[in-house]
Amino acid sequence: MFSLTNMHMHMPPPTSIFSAYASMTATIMLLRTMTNEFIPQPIRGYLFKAFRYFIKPHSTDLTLIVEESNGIARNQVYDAAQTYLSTKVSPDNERLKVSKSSKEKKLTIRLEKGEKLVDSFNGVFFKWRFICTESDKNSPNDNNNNSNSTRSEKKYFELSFHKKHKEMVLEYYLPFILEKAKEMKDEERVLKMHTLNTSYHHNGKWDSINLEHPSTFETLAMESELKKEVIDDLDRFVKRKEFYKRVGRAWKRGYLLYGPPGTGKSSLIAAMANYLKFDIYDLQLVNIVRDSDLRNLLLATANRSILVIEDIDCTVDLPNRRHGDGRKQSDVQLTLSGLLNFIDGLWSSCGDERIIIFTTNHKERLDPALIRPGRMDKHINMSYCSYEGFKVLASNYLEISSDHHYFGEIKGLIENTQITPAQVAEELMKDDDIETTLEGFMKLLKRKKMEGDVCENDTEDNVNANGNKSKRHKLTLSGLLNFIDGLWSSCGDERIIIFTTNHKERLDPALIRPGRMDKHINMSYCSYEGFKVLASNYLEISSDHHYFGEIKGLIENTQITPAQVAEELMKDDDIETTLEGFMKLLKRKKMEGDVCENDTEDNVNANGNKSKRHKVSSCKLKRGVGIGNRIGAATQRRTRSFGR
Ligand SMILES: Nc1ncnc2c1ncn2[C@@H]1O[C@H](COP(=O)(O)OP(=O)(O)OP(=O)(O)O)[C@@H](O)[C@H]1O
Repeated sequence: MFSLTNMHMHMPPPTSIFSAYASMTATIMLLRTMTNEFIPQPIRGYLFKAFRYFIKPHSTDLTLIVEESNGIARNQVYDAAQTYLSTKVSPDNERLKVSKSSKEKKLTIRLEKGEKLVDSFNGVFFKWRFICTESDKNSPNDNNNNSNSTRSEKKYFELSFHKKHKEMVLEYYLPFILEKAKEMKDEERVLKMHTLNTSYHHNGKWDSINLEHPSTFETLAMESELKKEVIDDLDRFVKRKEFYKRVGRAWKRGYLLYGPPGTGKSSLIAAMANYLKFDIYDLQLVNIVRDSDLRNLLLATANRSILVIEDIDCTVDLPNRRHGDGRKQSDVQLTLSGLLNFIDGLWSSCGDERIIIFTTNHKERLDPALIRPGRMDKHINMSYCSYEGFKVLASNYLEISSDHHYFGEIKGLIENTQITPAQVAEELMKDDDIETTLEGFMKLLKRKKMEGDVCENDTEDNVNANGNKSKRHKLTLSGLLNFIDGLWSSCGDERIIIFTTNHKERLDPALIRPGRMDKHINMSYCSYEGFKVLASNYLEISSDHHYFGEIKGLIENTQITPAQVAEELMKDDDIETTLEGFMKLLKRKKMEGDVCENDTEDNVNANGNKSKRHKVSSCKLKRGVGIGNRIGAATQRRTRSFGR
């Protein structure tokens, strides 16, 4: 048995313990003095560190520090981790930050400082911790040692895991987070449409607005093969960063979309932007005067964007390099070669992932230099609606996902008719009832077939007074159309646009095609019914009047406008007198055969040439220079100078 008595028997006496302790302390003191004397300070520090390393218990974990910035630039891993981890918050988290800016679609959730979470990847668990430390930083200008200090925040993530996973984290986990965060950002990304603000004197700037065009590849009526080809081409393009670098080419791709109006060129551009999540820059060349302005604008475009030049054949009068057009080169400040040089050179070498799209209704009119491969790499023919295209539209507009008993007949009809998707879409919107709509559509197809309506958009160039083709205008029809179809309608909802004209027959068909002017309303002369409404408004005659029978007979044979009727009904306070005066006017008009005070016959001018100008009518005077006149003027200019 072990006992206290035994212990006492074996214990050394206290005097020996004290003497042993004293000699050990003296030895340590001696060693320390010797070390300090003979070993220099840096070597001593190193030896201590090594000693500590050997005696410290070894951790199996590795911690990576992911700081917010690496000096000047932001750390992409940090940003990606922040985005990625916002989807990994767990019920264990106690404090989170939530925010939303006007541009964001959803709420953003972030970790608050000190919060931790666990993520798993390939069956391995990773611990994340968000750290934010604040420190006082003295201002560099503070020479007087004042307490002029700014508070600075240092934010970083700590990522801890078992050391054996180091390679996997660096090679797979972090790249996965970068990729995932990019996808998430793309999804949330609000696309922008940039357009020229020309209010700056001769020096346009980009203005941007949210692009909310609903067109996607699913909603596009296009041959599925062509659709797939375009999608594959885009996919290949965005994945080929290394390829473009290797072959020494700028990472850009050019597309030429050509085809008649209403075949979906603008819709395809919007679908491409939505698919790639690229912003659109809508470059209206008519608004640019000099090459230098063009250069500045192109340099101000961002990466991952689509530069669009619509109606390249008619938006600008670039001197033709092949034939020359009689003008001195010095007269023209914006040149085709300038455009081409910027696109090929400066612009594409200053950025990545650029797409440029030209659209035209007349590919054959383009300078081959403009559309040669390398510039316009892919030419896409947007053509008339096929049966396949019709089925996409029937599914979009009528929600017919399978077959319909009319489809067989429609197939036969549509394959022999040149009808644009815009016309088909318009027809499919006409009624809520599917049967009625399809019957109406078949009637239209039959009518078109009978009429041999090849194309509603006659596109001959017109020749101006000097016999020269002229295309350069400040306000162009194509500019107007592009604006209406593009920017204006894709950046807002529930918009109605109304054009008015006295001469529908003079309008360019491109302007009033379905999809643009969906409903054409003929405001005609005053009928008897119209007269009764005016009589009620102006004379307060709600029921019949004994003169009404005679007026009915007269008005139905006279071309009198509601404005003229109203004018007449205001002439006297006495109803009888007024109506008698009105009947006299009707009789006079009938006798004179006064068809209309806005005579629309072509007049012959002093030179014996036909002129489309008319005497200024009262109605035009009243209207002044409002939007109707501007549209009329734009249209007239366009029909004179170029067509689509
Ligand atoms: N291929 C298509 N698929 C789906 N919808 C289409 C297609 N083509 C035209 N549309 C419909 O017609 C409207 C006009 O089409 P879009 O503006 O894309 O034609 P466009 O070829 O660009 O015409 P333009 O040459 O006159 O500018 C669109 O808003 C869309 O609703």
